[in-house]
Amino acid sequence: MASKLDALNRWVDEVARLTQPDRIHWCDGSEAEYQALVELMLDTGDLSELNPATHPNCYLHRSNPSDVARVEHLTFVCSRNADDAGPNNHWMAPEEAHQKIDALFAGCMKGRTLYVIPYCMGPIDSPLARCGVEISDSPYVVANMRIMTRMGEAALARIEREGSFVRGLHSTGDLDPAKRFIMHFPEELTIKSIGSGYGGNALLGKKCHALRIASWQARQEGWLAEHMLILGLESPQGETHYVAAAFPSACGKTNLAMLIPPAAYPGWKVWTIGDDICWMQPGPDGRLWAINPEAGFFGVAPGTSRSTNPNALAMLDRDAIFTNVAETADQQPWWEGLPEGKPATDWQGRDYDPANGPAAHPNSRFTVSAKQCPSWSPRAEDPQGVPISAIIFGGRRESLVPLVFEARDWKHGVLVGAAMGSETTAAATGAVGVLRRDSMAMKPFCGYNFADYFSHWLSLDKANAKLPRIFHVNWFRKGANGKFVWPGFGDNMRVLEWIVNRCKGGVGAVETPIGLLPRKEDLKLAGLGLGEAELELLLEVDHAGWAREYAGIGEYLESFGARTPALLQQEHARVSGELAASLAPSAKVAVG
Ligand SMILES: Nc1nc2c(ncn2[C@@H]2O[C@H](COP(=O)(O)OP(=O)(O)OP(=O)(O)O)[C@@H](O)[C@H]2O)c(=O)[nH]1
Ligand SMILES: O=C([O-])CC(=O)C(=O)O
Ligand SMILES: [Mn+2]
Repeated sequence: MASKLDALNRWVDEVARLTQPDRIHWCDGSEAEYQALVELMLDTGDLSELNPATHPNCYLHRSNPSDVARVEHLTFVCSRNADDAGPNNHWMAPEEAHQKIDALFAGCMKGRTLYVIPYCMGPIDSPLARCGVEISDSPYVVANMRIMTRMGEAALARIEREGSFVRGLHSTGDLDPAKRFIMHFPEELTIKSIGSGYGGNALLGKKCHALRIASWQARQEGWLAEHMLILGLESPQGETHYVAAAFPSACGKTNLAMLIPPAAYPGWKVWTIGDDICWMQPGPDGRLWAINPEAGFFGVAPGTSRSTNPNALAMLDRDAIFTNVAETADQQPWWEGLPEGKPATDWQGRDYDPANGPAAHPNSRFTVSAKQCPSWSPRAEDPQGVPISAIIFGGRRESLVPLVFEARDWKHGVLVGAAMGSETTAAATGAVGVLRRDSMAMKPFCGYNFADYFSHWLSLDKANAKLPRIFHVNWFRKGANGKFVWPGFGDNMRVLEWIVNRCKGGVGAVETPIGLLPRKEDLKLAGLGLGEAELELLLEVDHAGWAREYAGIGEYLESFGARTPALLQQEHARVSGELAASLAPSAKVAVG
């Protein structure tokens, strides 16, 4: 009898013929399988054991030093039509891409095991969840996929029921940057990745499937696949509002998702639903309902401490994999920003010497099951997801951009998201600290033309829709001394409270051309030690600076050509016009 797994079996055979592995292993996702993989990696040196007394079942992986981050210049969207990938993606024709990458896959698994990794993105019984199968020759990838997704038998059973799945083929190849590609074929629901073992390049369920391929599917099917955390904010009265927030890589998603409210907020609680990816769909009630497709966290280690993110630290003392962190003399994991302990060995395994740079790689990471997070929400397993009250955009902006503002309405909010700019970080290879446009924090992850993506966002604004309000935040404003003005981390609660109060209609706001800002009296600032001048800076709207910013945003929107939605252009013209009017000599006094 024909089985819905025939296509999967045929594909595995086909890949095996091309890559010529010594063995094929179908992953069941069991604990025994995980332990066997760990043993294997301890033998090969892919992992080393951390101190079992302080960190039971925790392991350190040191990657090849040339393979420590996502590689955007080697990441391609291979749609049939180049315009469908858009200027926001690198594009290659599908035939050429297949040919190029298949040549690298030929014979690449000789002497290795081919692992078949069935996985489900999202709660296993959720109608919003989607399945995929990754084929990889990396035991490190298998171990990480088991933590990051619902991997193994249950996923395979769902694939057998549904018949459809995203195909991901991965090999570490010879880890040669000159023979490295991450290619996406959205029309074929296929991903091919070779030459890297690093997270975003190799754990194909994450950025490749759950963002690049899923965003393409989401557009066709009327939903959203976004680079967003999801949290629930519960008041002392037991009322919970769910918020999704898009910040670029290494700009604070994991930290905000696990926030612990400061002492000024007795009885408040933040629940974590997700820290990186959010799939949202309009429900019958017109609201957007969201799930986290992932089951674990692949978080940035540096800067994570008991004072900045106690929830993260609490989940990292057992059952975790650390990649490219440093080690103390007694084999505990260490990174910059951790006040306890000191590094003996750096991320490359050398004796620590400050002359060699940071002890932990700036993009060193931990992988851990979400279940270990003390703030993990029971609603994270809800197959229907959670209803979203607010969407927050944000980036790293050392100047100009205020602490928080609200968009006037949905189309203004889409413009605010499209216009987002952020200074680059170590999460991708290349220069750090360079300001670039990163629409909705999706620049590296949108699997299709940004102009069509903006249209898709605008199209959600239907008659019966009850869409979330849209906000923009910036935790990274710097003062004249070069230091961050806003304390950030737990104190971001003060901004979240204002956002939820706005959603409830409980507080007013100050109207400006760029959006609605908090009145000082509506922000709970007691105990922060912020001076009046600092607060002024955080809430300042520099009209001339914003007029220049909007001129840049205009050029950016133009760069997508005729596909740019007219509605977005009109909205841009409206805000630019208001800024210009406010700068006219007669208006200057009124703006102040
Ligand atoms: N100053 C300041 N730094 C922050 C804040 N939140 C996070 N950070 C720092 O920013 C870095 C990245 O934070 P994460 O929360 O890991 O960022 P992320 O968006 O989850 O990053 P990816 O996992 O790469 O997508 C860490 O070094 C944090 O310590 C904040 O509110 N203020
Ligand atoms: O995808 C990765 O490799 C890690 C990550 O979360 C990001 O870079 O946003
Ligand atoms: Mn993160």
